[in-house]
Amino acid sequence: MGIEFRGITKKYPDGTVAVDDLNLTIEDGTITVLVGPSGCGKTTSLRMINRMVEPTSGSILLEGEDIRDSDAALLRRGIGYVIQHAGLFPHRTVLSNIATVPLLSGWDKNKAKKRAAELLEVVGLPAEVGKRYPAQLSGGQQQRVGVARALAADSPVLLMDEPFSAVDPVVREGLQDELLRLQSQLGKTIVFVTHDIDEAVRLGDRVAVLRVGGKLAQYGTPAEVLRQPVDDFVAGFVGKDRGYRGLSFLAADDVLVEDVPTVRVGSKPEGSDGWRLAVNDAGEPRGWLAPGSVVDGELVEGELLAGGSLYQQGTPIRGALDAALSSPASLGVVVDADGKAIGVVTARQVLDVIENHPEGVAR
Ligand SMILES: Nc1ncnc2c1ncn2[C@@H]1O[C@H](COP(=O)(O)OP(=O)(O)OP(=O)(O)O)[C@@H](O)[C@H]1O
Repeated sequence: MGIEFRGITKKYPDGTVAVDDLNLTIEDGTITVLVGPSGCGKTTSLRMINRMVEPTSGSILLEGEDIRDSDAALLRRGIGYVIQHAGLFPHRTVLSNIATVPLLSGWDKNKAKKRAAELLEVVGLPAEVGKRYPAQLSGGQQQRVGVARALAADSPVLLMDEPFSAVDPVVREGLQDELLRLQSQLGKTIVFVTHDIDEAVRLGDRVAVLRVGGKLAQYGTPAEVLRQPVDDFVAGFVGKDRGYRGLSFLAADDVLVEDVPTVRVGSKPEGSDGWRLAVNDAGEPRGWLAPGSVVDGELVEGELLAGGSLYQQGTPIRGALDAALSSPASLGVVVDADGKAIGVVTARQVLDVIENHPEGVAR
């Protein structure tokens, strides 16, 4: 049943129509991303789910029940909510921040603190962080605390409004991975707002693209939105490299992995007129030895050409193509889950698989 928007319109008192006749069904146990340019009504739509904003017309059903039939304060407390900059209380410790909702709901202090400590672990933070104040944490850690606090509501529904936008791209990617890992364990119904299409396609089971004026432009899986944008607005929004992004949804299982000559770092390699992949004792790739290069004595890493990106078997084909394109040898190194080199792929072989794929990738 999930969350259902039925003919939802929100007109603010100054006449701004933030959301215009939105019809949308958000399925239970999925991550649904609302994405679109600034001012298209994403936050307003999200906040109508926990009644921080009341619609002008239409209704929202939560598990089949009209949310207007429930007490607004209770509803809000029962739905996890994460915002940009985490919105933590600065004068309360991390544990006390996480315990906010359980305490409001009448849990005794010890039980609430114990739950908070468990949640700290769930979001991957060490126990000692619990005693600190928000200002003593990095931006990424604060966001994790924000997620823990939202999980403390122990609700099946989690609303997330640009939760990772204020952190740098590397930390953001880590937080996204963490959210996907958590979701695979928790199976919450997550509504996630972002203006970043990459974040949307990475996290979303479904993506709702909104246009300014609060109109739903397209609703579908990330692959559908990338491969078949319904109009110029969506095509423009998902970007000119949408074909390349579409490769994130295709498995590389059919790409031919070929053997490659290897040399071991620390050994004394013979001359060769072909490319050779240098590996360490664990079999992990360390770089390349160019054709014809002569090694005087034992091979040391400093003599190697830096390798390209590595492609881990079983991950999407985008990584296989990137490995081939970024390799000085034009050979993408394929590794197993332990990081051990198992062979190489060429861009040509990857493209053959893409071209022969029945659905096409970017069409
Ligand atoms: N309280 C308010 N009163 C009047 N207009 C508002 C109010 N809140 C939002 N708006 C307007 O409603 C429209 C949608 O705003 P909303 O914040 O929902 O969009 P958004 O897609 O989340 O934007 P952003 O990505 O910039 O946060 C905007 O034009 C905004 O200026």
